[in-house]
Amino acid sequence: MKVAVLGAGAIGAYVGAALHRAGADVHLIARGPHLAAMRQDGVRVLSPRGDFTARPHATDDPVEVGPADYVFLGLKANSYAACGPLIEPLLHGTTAVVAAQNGIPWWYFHRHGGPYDGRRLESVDPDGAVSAVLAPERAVGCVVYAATELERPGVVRHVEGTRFSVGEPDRSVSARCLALSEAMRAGGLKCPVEPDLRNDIWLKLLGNISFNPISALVRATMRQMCLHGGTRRVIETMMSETLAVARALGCEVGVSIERRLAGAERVGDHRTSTLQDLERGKPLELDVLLAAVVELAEITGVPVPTLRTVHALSDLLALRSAA
Ligand SMILES: NC(=O)C1=CN([C@@H]2O[C@H](COP(=O)(O)OP(=O)(O)OC[C@H]3O[C@@H](n4cnc5c(N)ncnc54)[C@H](OP(=O)(O)O)[C@@H]3O)[C@@H](O)[C@H]2O)C=CC1
Ligand SMILES: CC(C)(CO)C(=O)C(=O)O
Repeated sequence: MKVAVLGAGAIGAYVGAALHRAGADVHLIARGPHLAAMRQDGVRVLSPRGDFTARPHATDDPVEVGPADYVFLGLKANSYAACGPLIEPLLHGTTAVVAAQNGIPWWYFHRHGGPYDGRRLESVDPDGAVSAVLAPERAVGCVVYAATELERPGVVRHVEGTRFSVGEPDRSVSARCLALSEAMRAGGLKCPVEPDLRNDIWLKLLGNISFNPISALVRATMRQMCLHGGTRRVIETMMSETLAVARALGCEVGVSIERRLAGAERVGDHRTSTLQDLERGKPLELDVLLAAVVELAEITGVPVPTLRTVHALSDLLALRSAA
């Protein structure tokens, strides 16, 4: 199996290293000092499950890699629309694209069925710019429950979790999902094939839609946001509005808000990825988390006053931090 990891950062390099050590033909596409370190010393993974080093091919030139069976997309979601020249050389007729992004993916309504089938979300696929370069037919859905960070160039710290749930937009259990799952499991990861992956998308999103923007607005850790009565109530309300949108779209999240908050509190004094991006002056990946659900609320007619308020505040924050 040939796998190209486009954007082999914290999550991409981790997946690439795991697949490579199980024998897959892996090619990492990255840039800058991180690429230089991976070229020289491979990917060093530091993990509570055991440290290891893998030495897959690493490059900044997708043409050098050529067409692959799978492209694992480890770019931030706000770079998808511009990734055409990077991904084009990696595609053959049946290449599957597996995106690590949190939030609502560009393919969400592809083969969804029902009244919303085929609908495009402006917040995640503005003017169709993302689906123009990432054809929804290629998409294999993926919900990443693992957490990793780039500790320094070439060195990935695996914080917790090994689950990468995958699934087809049309809910079938396809050969391409099963083959990917087998390769991921051989690399020591969990990779269930979920017919109802959209339920997983909402489950993961409950945390990201609330903790991520609030953490950036108030510059607080997960534990601090849970322990402060005010932010805890805002987060509970955001989660409950999000659940209402999910239900309006026929999805069920089998975890209560209380359990979701207890899990988040256990993560402790972790700075969310959005807060880390803000502190590093990087673009904030909030459209696929918050703007997308506000748009879905409009489509389904679900009232989401708190999501709208936090969206307004964090949208200005994102604009100001990009300026
Ligand atoms: N890390 C995690 O625990 C989780 C991440 N995710 C999702 O996974 C995605 C990736 O996140 P994460 O791995 O943390 O982010 P990173 O920033 O660590 O990884 C993205 C990588 O892509 C590289 N990149 C960007 N543009 C190019 C380019 N033109 N050519 C080559 N390389 C490029 C970046 O390089 P540079 O740094 O130079 O920009 C970086 O190394 C996000 O959508 C995130 O939401 C989901 C769940 C968990
Ligand atoms: C820690 C967590 C779960 C916060 O929602 C996360 O996924 C992130 O930092 O992006």
